Amino acid sequence: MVLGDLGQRLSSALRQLSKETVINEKVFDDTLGKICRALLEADVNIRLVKRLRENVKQAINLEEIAVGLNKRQLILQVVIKELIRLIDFEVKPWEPVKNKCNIVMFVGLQGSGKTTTCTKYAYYYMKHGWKTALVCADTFRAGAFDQLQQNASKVRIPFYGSYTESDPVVVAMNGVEIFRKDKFELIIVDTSGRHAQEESLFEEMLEISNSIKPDNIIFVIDASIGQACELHAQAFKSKVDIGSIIVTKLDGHAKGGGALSAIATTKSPIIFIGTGEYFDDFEVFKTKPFIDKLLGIGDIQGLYDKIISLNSEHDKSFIINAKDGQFTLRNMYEQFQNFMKMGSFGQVISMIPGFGTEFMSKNDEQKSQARLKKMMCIMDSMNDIELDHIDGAKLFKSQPGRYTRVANGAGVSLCDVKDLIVQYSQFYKMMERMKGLSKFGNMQRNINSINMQRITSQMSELIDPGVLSHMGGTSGLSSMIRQLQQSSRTDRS
Ligand SMILES: Nc1nc2c(ncn2[C@@H]2O[C@H](COP(=O)(O)OP(=O)(O)OP(=O)(O)O)[C@@H](O)[C@H]2O)c(=O)[nH]1
Repeated sequence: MVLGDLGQRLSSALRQLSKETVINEKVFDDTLGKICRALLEADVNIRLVKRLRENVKQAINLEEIAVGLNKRQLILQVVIKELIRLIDFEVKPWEPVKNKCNIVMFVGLQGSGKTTTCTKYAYYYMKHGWKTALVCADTFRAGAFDQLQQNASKVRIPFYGSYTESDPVVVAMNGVEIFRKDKFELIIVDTSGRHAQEESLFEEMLEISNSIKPDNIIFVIDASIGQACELHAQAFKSKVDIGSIIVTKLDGHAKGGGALSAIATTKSPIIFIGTGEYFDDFEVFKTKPFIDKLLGIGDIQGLYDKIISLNSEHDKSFIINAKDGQFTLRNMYEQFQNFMKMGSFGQVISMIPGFGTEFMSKNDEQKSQARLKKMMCIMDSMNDIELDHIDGAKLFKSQPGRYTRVANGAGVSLCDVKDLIVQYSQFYKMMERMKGLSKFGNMQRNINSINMQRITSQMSELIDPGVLSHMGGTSGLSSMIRQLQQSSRTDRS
């Protein structure tokens, strides 16, 4: 992930602090020095780094800290607060108003990911029940029309653009007019990519803005852009009224500090982040969880939300079974499908406390994905009797010929099928232990608790063994399970 290297260095500086026996001025300065160097080397503007350093120094006076207060904890809190201040300006982001016509204009540098992001944004709102439409006012780049049109048709969102009209102002106005008449609630206007030096294109951007009078202008920033981005951001900000920011390509491996500096220049809130090329690779941005994730502190609430959002009706019926201690191979298959929907393993793992964004390398990620797919492929070769048996492992053990048949069908070795059945047995035992849990306390809470334990312990089984051992094995994950349960309880109380 972009900023992954920075995250690792920041968290290693803070980890080092927790190993020191005495926290004195020298240790404090060393830690702060490491943090500042990491930020500078990630391309964060020197002015911002200097300000962060001064603020941290000012907020912490080691000699005045009362006895009994945890100095390490205090330093960590202040550093987190200052990192948050780099990108959070306590400005409430603009939000569209339901049952009204909201016009949103996208601007940004060439290739920053505007067209893709317009579609992701439209798709996000469409999925949340909004009547959305897309307008292509990029008449500059050959292919922009086709790209947005194709994107729009993939996600089934109405689209307006023109092959013949070369004036983007006219296209934007026509598109907005048509969709306004049709009572669309969110009209999204994509514009050409432009650079600070292109004065005429900047004038054109202003003209579009003046003619369609958008309710919000979103500036799209490519996270992998270097220091120069700050200048461009300033140019955009001085020309049009940027209301919010979307940072794209946060799934890449660039330094990312340039984008942080550009965000600081605009002083506009980040509303979403792009984490891949697919339309679903789009997340609502929340500063604190983002910084926590960067520092390897995790994002338990984010993980919890992700898990809960996957609770389809199907899944709920599984929970009811699980509550009674039933867990079939088909249940396991469906849970693997759910796990795949959660996004990349790396992204999920970075939400776990103690595991930074760079924890899982691309290689490890591929190995874990391959392992999961292989297990699903084995289960694809099972018949309904095997998949739906209330104790699939018992069935296989009593009829060993089934192992060979499934192995042949899936094109894997006998050992692979046996391994899968062993894993299934482990989940099965876990479910049995949960039998009767609903007798205690709040039913809903217990269901969530089961759900949490199920998915988190499955993670320990699904991740490549090499990666799992980095994580301190299954026991390393157990503290995460506890935190997830705590989070679930706090959330419900
Ligand atoms: N990995 C990754 N790629 C992205 C993301 N967002 C966009 N892209 C890719 O970035 C490239 C450029 O995206 P576009 O949407 O065409 O960019 P644009 O800003 O509209 O381009 P111009 O119109 O030339 O300014 C495409 O290959 C996209 O698939 C993201 O979040 N992650």
